[in-house]
Amino acid sequence: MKELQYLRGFGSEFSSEDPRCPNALPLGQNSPQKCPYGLYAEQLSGTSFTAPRSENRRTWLYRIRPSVGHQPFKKCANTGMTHNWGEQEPDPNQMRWKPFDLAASDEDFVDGLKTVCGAGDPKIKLGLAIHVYSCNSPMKNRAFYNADGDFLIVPQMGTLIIRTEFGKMTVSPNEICVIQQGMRFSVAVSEQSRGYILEVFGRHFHLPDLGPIGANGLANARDFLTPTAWYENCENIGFEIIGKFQGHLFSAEQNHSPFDVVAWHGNYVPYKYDLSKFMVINSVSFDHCDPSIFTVLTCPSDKLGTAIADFVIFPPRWSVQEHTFRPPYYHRNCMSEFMGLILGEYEAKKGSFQPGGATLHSIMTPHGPDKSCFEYGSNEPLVPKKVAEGTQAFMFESCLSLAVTEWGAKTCEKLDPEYFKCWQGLNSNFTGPT
Ligand SMILES: O=C(O)Cc1cc(O)ccc1O
Ligand SMILES: [Fe+2]
Repeated sequence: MKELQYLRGFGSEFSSEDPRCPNALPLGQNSPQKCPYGLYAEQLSGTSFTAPRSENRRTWLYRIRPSVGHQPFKKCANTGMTHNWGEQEPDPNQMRWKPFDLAASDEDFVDGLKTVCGAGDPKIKLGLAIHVYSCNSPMKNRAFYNADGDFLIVPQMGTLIIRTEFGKMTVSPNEICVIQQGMRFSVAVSEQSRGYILEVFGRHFHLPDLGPIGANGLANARDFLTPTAWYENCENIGFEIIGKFQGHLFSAEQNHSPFDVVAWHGNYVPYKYDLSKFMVINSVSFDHCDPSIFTVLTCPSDKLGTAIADFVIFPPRWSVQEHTFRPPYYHRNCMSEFMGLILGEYEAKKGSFQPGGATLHSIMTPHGPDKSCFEYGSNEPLVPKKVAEGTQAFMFESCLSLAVTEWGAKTCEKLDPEYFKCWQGLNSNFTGPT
């Protein structure tokens, strides 16, 4: 495939034209009486019209046919995606999943979506869902959109080749992408592919504030890449639009490709980010910093400093702290911590937590280094050391209390009943009076 072109920036006002149609973007206004090349103008609003300017997101699409030219939506079978959080009894235990299965038969990205856990309700625009996907074949004349919220997609295996209304992007393991509410997309794969999805129902993802860090650092805005306009003009082909609406899937037929946007401008766009570009900040004196220093993107709640969901990574970095237990500390948190592993191993649980698997440490459920990590971290020579080389673990952290679905607890058959054992044998080392 020809090298794809991208636009750089985060939350910027972009504009893009397919080079086959120069000057397709109307100048000086959004809705001319007649658009260049006979295109239709269509606005995609990602925030309310009246959202403050700093939050306001919308894009104008100039397309061959308006999106509304489709047959009625009909409910179709859910793939294993659900927002029914009452399927299982609540369970506060630490949970660890072995790597989720790869697609066995011909499955595309939509067929292979399964919900592991979540909370809240897209009907009231509050909450999140964590899904996994596995697929081995491309979506054929099928496009998907999510009316409920935004997808942050974390591939763990296999490159996703994604067509969107805005253009094309490829997303490989150690890259992530965000496809926001309403944006139509289609995923092609040419190999076994697996990954994780964080769906948020409320607001969009932001870059975290940097406070005293200053104007630069963590994920820099210029490293986010947005596709450039690309269209196909396919008529009479039979195209299926699958919409996720209030947690259910609906299907509508239309006789043309939805990827017919010739030009667009705006600040409501899909984007991707290469996790190796993350500029890591950490302690250079002593103690283990809270993992919020590794926040790539945050979806804020209305409570200051408290996220509906943070996307946090544990990237390769130098560890230099003196007189310090360097691995993660033992912890009970008022937030939920769902972790996944893209590459290699995670320092607090070497060996037992595998790429393509996951852990969930629920609100106030104790967790932390396993016994061997504790022994190692308590005795290792505290020389400057590269840690987490060739690895990439991540965390979806949320202020919501997450419920595990029936698929996550039972059907997937990956929940590991032995997990608690990794903390047994953390015996008393107490040297004080008995
Ligand atoms: O391993 C975890 O559970 C995540 C985590 C990492 C860290 O560096 C500090 C606290 C924490 O909960
Ligand atoms: Fe924690």
